[in-house]
Amino acid sequence: MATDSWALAVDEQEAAAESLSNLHLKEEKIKPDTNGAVVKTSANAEKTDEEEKEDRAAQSLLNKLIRSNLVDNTNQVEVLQRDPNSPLYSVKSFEELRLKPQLLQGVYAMGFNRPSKIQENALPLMLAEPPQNLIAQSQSGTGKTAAFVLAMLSQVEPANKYPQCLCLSPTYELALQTGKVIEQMGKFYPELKLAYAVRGNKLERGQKISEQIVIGTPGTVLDWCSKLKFIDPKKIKVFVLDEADVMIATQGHQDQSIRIQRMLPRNCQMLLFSATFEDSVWKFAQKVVPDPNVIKLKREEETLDTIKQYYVLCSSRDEKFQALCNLYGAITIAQAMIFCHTRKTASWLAAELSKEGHQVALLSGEMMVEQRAAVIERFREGKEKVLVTTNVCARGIDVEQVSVVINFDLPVDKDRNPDNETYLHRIGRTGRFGKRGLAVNMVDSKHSMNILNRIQEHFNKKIERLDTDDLDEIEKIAN
Ligand SMILES: Nc1ncnc2c1ncn2[C@@H]1O[C@H](COP(=O)(O)OP(=O)(O)OP(=O)(O)O)[C@@H](O)[C@H]1O
Repeated sequence: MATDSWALAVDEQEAAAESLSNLHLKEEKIKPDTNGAVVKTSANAEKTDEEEKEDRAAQSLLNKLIRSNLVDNTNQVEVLQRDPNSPLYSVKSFEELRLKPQLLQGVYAMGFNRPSKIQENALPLMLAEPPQNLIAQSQSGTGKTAAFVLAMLSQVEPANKYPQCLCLSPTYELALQTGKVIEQMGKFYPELKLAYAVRGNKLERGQKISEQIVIGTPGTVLDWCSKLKFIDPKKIKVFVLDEADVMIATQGHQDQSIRIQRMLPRNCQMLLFSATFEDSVWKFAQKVVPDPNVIKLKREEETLDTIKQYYVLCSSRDEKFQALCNLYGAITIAQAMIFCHTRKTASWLAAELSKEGHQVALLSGEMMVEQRAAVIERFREGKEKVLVTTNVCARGIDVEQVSVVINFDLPVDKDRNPDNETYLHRIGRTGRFGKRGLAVNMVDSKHSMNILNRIQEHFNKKIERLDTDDLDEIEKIAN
């Protein structure tokens, strides 16, 4: 149908625009650095930066902003030691690590009682004498940042007023988050200072910096180490490359990181962290970290086993909305997430639901990352009961207490094929909680029926039809 294809084209354009809107991160901001000086920074000023990197950096930042706890993971940690004959240590307590008292105090002040899964193995390796190199991969939230911050703080000599630890981050915002962890964990070291090597943080030429830890983006760090000579790279004892997977999405960052690494002394400890481990990350990691020990923690898999899945046949957007109202009228829904394909549909739906008296939060692509984090935070706290969002915006966000997920539009990729991975991520649960969930898919065209069928086939799981005009039937699904 002509109107259908026109509508599709509009939808696609909107979805593309949404994805592009993540470029908001590039906007110029004024922020103070830790010394109180004003730093003018355009987080990713290079207009040539790939969108992919923007997405990943924004997602990573969002995850950090909204996370309050360790992400649980029951998988086994895989450890590949550089020297397979040396004993493999793992620790169950922070005391076993024989940390300096003020560092142990810092760890406890953060509320950490025991090492996380990845920390159990990574910390003894990183704190060994002589310190060992490490490549570590585990999903976001499993304690990597805390681990390498602890490694840096245990090596730093606060009395020496020159940079001894260098940490590379893909963006200024991410660098700032790591900086906060360093400040918290290192708060019992009164002499310890941090410098941010980010674009816009202008120092006078010929100056040497006295801060013991420098954290920054690769381009500026490279300038500070070479052209501007603010840092003597030969005095660096610990080099950390964080978020390697986000980092490598930018060609420039890879080369710059490698050039920085080449300036460091041979006995400098090299550490690399990544949430994912594609081939490209692994190749890069091996270039930056010689003779590494490798630690991997597989992501906990999501499953559809504990989810009841339904679909509702509708003939228009208004009918989908009506079906949604019927659902709400018949069952008690504590908190729900509703996914739409475009921003426009999401705002329309949020407005309609508000008119019906629902407390609705809207997560939209035009929001800055910090605003998005605030919306998610409010929803988590239960201040709003419904979160309406688009796929692009909510990718990678976990809100564990949500038991009902509505696909107002089914997830499709840019070629309008089923996006199975997104479907699984939206409604899947990690099996171990055994939490039950309910997923309702709205189907309003032959095309979306076809998508639904293909999703069923892919997961080999039946999605039952639900008649939302039949209240008895709806009540049954809630039990
Ligand atoms: N041993 C621990 N005990 C309790 N909480 C911890 C521990 N280690 C880290 N955390 C907390 O868990 C959360 C996630 O930790 P962290 O930021 O170090 O993870 P990450 O793997 O670096 O995540 P990302 O990849 O997003 O940077 C943080 O809130 C952190 O304070």
